Amino acid sequence: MPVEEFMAGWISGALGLVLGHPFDTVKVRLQTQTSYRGIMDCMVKIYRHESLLGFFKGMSFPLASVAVVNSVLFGVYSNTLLALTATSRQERRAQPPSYTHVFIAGCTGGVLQSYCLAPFDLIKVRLQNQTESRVQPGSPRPRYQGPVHCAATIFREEGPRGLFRGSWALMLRDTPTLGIYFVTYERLCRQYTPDGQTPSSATVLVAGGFAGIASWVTATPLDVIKSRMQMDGLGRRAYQGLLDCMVSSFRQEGLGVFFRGLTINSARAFPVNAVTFLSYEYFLHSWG
Ligand SMILES: C[N+](C)(C)CCCC[C@H](N)C(=O)O
Repeated sequence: MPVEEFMAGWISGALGLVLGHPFDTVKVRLQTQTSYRGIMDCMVKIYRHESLLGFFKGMSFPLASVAVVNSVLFGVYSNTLLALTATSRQERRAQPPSYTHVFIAGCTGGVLQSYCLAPFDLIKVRLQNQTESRVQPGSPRPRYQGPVHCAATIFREEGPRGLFRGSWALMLRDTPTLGIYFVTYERLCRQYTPDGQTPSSATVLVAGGFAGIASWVTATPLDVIKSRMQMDGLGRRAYQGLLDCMVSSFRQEGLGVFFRGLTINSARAFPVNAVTFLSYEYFLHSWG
């Protein structure tokens, strides 16, 4: 089984993650808290109250986990394509796989990565939603002191299954949308690259960026539900399950609720995925 894809997925995922984390924090806050009026208001409040550090809450853990998660995604994707089309990565430029195969391989990568991602994503969301200031002395201590403490607390208070809270929503969010992700990337690359040639860096950047946007736009409705389910373990339970969360969010806040965080998700998606794909292709290319 070719392993370069796993390695390249790992490094490229980490680079994309750091770049996108501040956007991600604003997004999670907008989706789960009602005290912000919009993107700018949220950014200003985070900065004033929690300093620049506020934007990077909950990042160390995803940084460690993106290694696993992104390498599972890209590694499984590429190896599924290999199984479906019997062409190695090097042969794929001359004999491009069909979009159906690309979609199936993307979905397969999506299912497996969402299982690895679930506990890490939960911890990230819980930490990002702590609004206590770390820099002001005398301010109340947050519930979770850090990722490890957060994991241990969830385990103690909500049981081992608590660590997988929201994982159904996460899987439903990621499976089709990662199919869309790779199909968009492949389509755009092929459209702007002469047959049989390798896409230029500019093409990879643009195709990666739009792949990220296409994937996030379609993922946002379930992203909102996922974040809410993940926060639901704290205190009194508000939702009976995924469907109940959808219905009651819709009843209380209208259709717009499913698009919360759409702008910020798209703004984050372009640079993150442009860098992810560029570095992924770069590493694979330089390793031969
Ligand atoms: C499927 N979904 C849209 C959720 C993610 C797709 C892009 C994944 C990338 N690591 C990123 O963080 O943007």
